[in-house]
Amino acid sequence: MLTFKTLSRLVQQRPSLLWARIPAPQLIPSFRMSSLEEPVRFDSFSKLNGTGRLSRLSSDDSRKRFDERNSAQDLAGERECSCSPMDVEEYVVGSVSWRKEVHDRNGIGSSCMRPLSCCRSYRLLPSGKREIWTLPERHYSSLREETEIRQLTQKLLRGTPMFVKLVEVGPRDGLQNEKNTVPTNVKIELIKRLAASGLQVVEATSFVSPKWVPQLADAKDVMDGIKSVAGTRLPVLTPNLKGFHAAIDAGAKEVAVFASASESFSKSNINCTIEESLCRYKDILNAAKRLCVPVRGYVSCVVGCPVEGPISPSSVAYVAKELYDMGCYEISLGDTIGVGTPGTVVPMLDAVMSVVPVEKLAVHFHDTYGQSLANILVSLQMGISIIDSSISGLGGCPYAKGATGNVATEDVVYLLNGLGVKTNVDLGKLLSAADFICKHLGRQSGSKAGIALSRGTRDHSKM
Ligand SMILES: CC(C)(COP(=O)([O-])OP(=O)([O-])OC[C@H]1O[C@@H](n2cnc3c(N)ncnc32)[C@H](O)[C@@H]1OP(=O)([O-])[O-])[C@@H](O)C(=O)NCCC(=O)NCCSC(=O)C[C@@](C)(O)CC(=O)[O-]
Repeated sequence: MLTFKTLSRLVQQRPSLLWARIPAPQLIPSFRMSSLEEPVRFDSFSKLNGTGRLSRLSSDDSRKRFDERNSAQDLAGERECSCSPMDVEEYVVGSVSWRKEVHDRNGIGSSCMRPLSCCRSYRLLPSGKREIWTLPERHYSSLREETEIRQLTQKLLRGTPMFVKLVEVGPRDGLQNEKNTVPTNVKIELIKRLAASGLQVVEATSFVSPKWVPQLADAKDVMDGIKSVAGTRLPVLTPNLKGFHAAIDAGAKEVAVFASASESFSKSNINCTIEESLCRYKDILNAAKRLCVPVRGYVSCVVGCPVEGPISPSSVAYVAKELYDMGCYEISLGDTIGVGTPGTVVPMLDAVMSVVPVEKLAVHFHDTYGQSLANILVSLQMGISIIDSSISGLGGCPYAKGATGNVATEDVVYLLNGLGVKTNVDLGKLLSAADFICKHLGRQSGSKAGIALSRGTRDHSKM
């Protein structure tokens, strides 16, 4: 019986077996991200063992299966086996059955191993020999029972929550960067449609300086227009006490403060240092406590800053903890310029989770490099159950040049539906809200799922 220990020893002798499919990190000597061209890689955080953190993320079981599969595929799948086996032995390693075949290659004995539950096919190599390809025997049906999907998700993505709270930021983060003024009545209608889709939280607007963000200068009127919306929380952004009082006067029941993990971004976004912003937010929190107003805290630039480049996870953890300790009920971690990949998001979350309870954390990904859904998936695996998103992927920060919109709410709902994770959001109603705002803005939706579903491919793909 070949044990996992034996396989591990093999891997220790040849570590390349384990990470054969993971490209070796290339060290980037110095970082400059103003061009937004390079993703921040976890190997740029010298003090972090990113690989170790990633392996901690996977459950022991799945890690073990991953190791088994990789080492075995390296032994079997990538060898050229051009002859029938002389000898066959079968083993069970963990939950996987393996078959060891001993071949005679040009008079030299060699062995290869493969999982038994694999479809086997061959590819003809230029040398005339055959290469074994193994494919796991799975049935990709989208018509599985919900419980079956749920069980599969739990098995493969252990830690994934049963329910995810979506925080829709389209009317605020989505619209704040629009060049042309969006009429107040359009904003109001959008908020109403989003609320009608079942979203629990829709961030409505910002009480910031109209000189800094002219698009949201109508915050008071927007709040007036959504007074009748019931059953949905409608928080607003407030950068200082002036904004807080204006928001409360306009009827806001919940506010959000927004700090940054990058000193430069703090300066360019709210015209003060990180410490100064934390002092301002303490004042807001104190005022909010007196009025029993819940306050959400944002940390932006949690992976990278357009000026400073990579931001260390410890800086993010520091600001997140400060906001949490001063009384923010939830901390949203924003990859403002969308440079994060799972390789950088995992160590960042790991650092923040060591100082703020995971159930109090939200993730807020911009999709500049198309990494949002991958980042959301690893965040779910790490136990995050609150996700910010923006209808049709609208958005961008006026003070983060080059950054595009947030991850599209439709794409997130589609992903979560596929994983059997509940959101209580009606995708059809969400699509109608998306259609409404996209028609108004005169542009196509930034949501891939939204575009596909609106084209009616749902029936064709039987999804
Ligand atoms: C913070 C300030 C006000 C400082 O701006 P400042 O110029 O330093 O402020 P000030 O105190 O010197 O005041 C200047 C003027 O603004 C007025 N003012 C002052 N405060 C307010 C207020 N609350 N509401 C309305 N007016 C205000 C104030 O009354 C004065 O008016 P004036 O006398 O010149 O006529 C400014 O920098 C600002 O408004 N910044 C907000 C910028 C913003 O909204 N950026 C986008 C947020 S998105 C984000 O941060 C990221 C996030 C949250 O989405 C997460 C992610 O994506 O990662």
